[in-house]
Amino acid sequence: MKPISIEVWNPSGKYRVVSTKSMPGSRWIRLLTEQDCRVEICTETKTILSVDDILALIGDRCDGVIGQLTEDWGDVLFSALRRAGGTAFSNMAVGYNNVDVDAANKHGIAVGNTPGVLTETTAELAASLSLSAARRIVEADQFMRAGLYDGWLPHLFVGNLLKGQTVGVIGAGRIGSAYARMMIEGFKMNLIYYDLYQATRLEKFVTAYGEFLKANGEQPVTWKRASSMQEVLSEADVISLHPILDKTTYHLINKDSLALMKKEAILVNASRGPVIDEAALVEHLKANPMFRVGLDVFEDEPLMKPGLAEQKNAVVVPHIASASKWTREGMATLAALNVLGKIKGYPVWSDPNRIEPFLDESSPPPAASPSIVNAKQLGLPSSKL
Ligand SMILES: NC(=O)C1=CN([C@@H]2O[C@H](COP(=O)(O)OP(=O)(O)OC[C@H]3O[C@@H](n4cnc5c(N)ncnc54)[C@H](O)[C@@H]3O)[C@@H](O)[C@H]2O)C=CC1
Ligand SMILES: O=C(O)C(=O)CO
Repeated sequence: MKPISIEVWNPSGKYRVVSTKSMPGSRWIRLLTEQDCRVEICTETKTILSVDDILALIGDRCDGVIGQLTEDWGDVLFSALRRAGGTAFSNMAVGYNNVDVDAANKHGIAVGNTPGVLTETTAELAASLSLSAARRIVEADQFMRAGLYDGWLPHLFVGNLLKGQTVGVIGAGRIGSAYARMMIEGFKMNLIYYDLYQATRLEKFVTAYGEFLKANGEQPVTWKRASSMQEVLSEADVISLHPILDKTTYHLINKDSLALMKKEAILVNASRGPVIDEAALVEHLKANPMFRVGLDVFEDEPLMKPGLAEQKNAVVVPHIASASKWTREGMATLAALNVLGKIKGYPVWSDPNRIEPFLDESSPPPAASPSIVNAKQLGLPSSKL
């Protein structure tokens, strides 16, 4: 196996923890080295590591690995990690569709993720894409830079007004709910959402905000929980996708579902690329020039389906929804603490929706793993803190 380049922190540490990528901030490194970990960070320049690259990083002895959503964590890697004496893996991401959790269970490896710390940052990017698509910001920017602006015109880059329109959210979990609140409070949009579960806190927020507006003599905002995704698609003016990616959400948006949407609707995706059948989307964008889309994620990432890049009615950004400094440093911290907690035999934090104590830099983090998705399957104890 060819050697792979690494940077080492605290070479004499007892536990060997590997990070497949350099991650923002230094707190995560400090938290590990202070607890007797030797931290090895892969410094290879290529963006996506192969399974063979990661096998080389795991080597003969490794206690835990912090990995990335671009990596294929299945039976090959989890069995190698187990053979190397490891018991802990954490994605530096909240989504873990790149991880075969059954394989991890089989080898007794804890799988961590990083919920919460990226909720607002990701929702803000979805809101940015919604606005960029509605007001044609990217097209207008390109027009200016091309020197084409020769004076104000009544028809120049006319887009959509959001106020009073309906925002549709598919997957009203942490990020979907945060996005909905931004669009409702910011632009006084009405809400329609579809989720397998009732978003009670979100409903209460919209009701209370509607009452506040009414008391101030303004049109109140409203909410509706749709009984099918189709209802959201046909009623909403702006639709944002925020479900997890699994078998039930693969190609949730396809030729048939696109046909249900309004001709001038806006579709935003900051969840996972395969939630949309991207080839069908390209055809829909070509046939419906007033339909607009804002995409952070792509079906064959890092590639775009042929034809997408040429569509003026598409705003595309490279999977940057969680890319704020605070969030990325926090994700690194949570991922490191997931691995550390398992190595040290700490319990698992009882509420992965309440991870703030791990992010407070003024005090040491709780002695727990912030979020282990297979804690129950592995029978790991839950923190009483
Ligand atoms: N673009 C990016 O950089 C980022 C993308 N993400 C993606 O966003 C996803 C959601 O993250 P969170 O909101 O923190 O997760 P969450 O678990 O709080 O929310 C997911 C929601 O999707 C719902 N859901 C599941 N299956 C569904 C279905 N078939 N139809 C409708 N709703 C369904 C769940 O009930 C849940 O409410 C992550 O799994 C990840 O893939 C997350 C962060 C950043
Ligand atoms: O956390 C995730 O799931 C991402 O996509 C990157 O933030």
